[in-house]
Amino acid sequence: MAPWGYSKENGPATWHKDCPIANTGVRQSPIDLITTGQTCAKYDSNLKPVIVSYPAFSEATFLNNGHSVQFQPSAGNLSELSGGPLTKKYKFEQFHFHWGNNDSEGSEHRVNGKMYPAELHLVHWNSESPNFSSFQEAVGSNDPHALCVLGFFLKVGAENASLKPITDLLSKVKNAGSSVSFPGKFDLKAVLPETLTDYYTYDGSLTTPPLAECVKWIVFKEPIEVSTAQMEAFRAVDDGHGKPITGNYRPPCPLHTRTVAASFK
Ligand SMILES: NS(=O)(=O)c1cccc(F)c1F
Ligand SMILES: [Zn+2]
Repeated sequence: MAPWGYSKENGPATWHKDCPIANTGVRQSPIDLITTGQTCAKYDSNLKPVIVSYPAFSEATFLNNGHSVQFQPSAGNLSELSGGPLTKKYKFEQFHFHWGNNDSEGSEHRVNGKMYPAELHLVHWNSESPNFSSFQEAVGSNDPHALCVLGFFLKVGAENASLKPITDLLSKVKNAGSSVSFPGKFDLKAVLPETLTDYYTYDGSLTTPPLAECVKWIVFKEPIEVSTAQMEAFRAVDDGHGKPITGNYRPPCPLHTRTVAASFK
């Protein structure tokens, strides 16, 4: 089977062939975050602000893996996540993006059916579990909260100076399979909104194969602004088949019996 991707031949509708959980899973991601009506997100006053400790990364690889671009710090990185709905401390693993070929599509999660032009995913794994001691083991662990992914919507507006070091590097990883070592330090904290108080949270999965159902999702209400030029830079990245990646987002999955909690009214 050709490796998975987002084209007609190898896209989300075909993933069930290698990953049956795509169709049989009951906690698949992404989902449409509905804010009113029957199955809407329910305010939970116990939900605390998310706490991130992201010292600037000094050593990292920036990679085009053919289905996204990914920023991966070296193993020594000490970045951590806690708070919010979490009861444990999580270690930062990588961040990557999902985007579309125009501003009306691209995010994986939706809000009342609305898509944003892109979505940033910060991937972490539970570093306090007795059952695994690495990201790869966490993904394969069947632990319902082995991973925690922070999702931030991107919307088009002013240029994002904090993300400029990343968007300026996209042309250097235009070809699928290419990677560069990230020059200098990168301050991820500066990319995020000041306060990490308003978010949706639910139990879900990886949104790409193997689609493991091991993710505590935290999707923030407040989008991050990027410029049109920065969005265009994502759309020029190639997928390894001589075409730009122009829609590496999975459509929303059924909620089944899940509920979505909101940390805000
Ligand atoms: N799109 S995603 O955040 O669900 C994701 C993708 C690949 C590996 C992961 F660990 C992961 F979390
Ligand atoms: Zn993702």
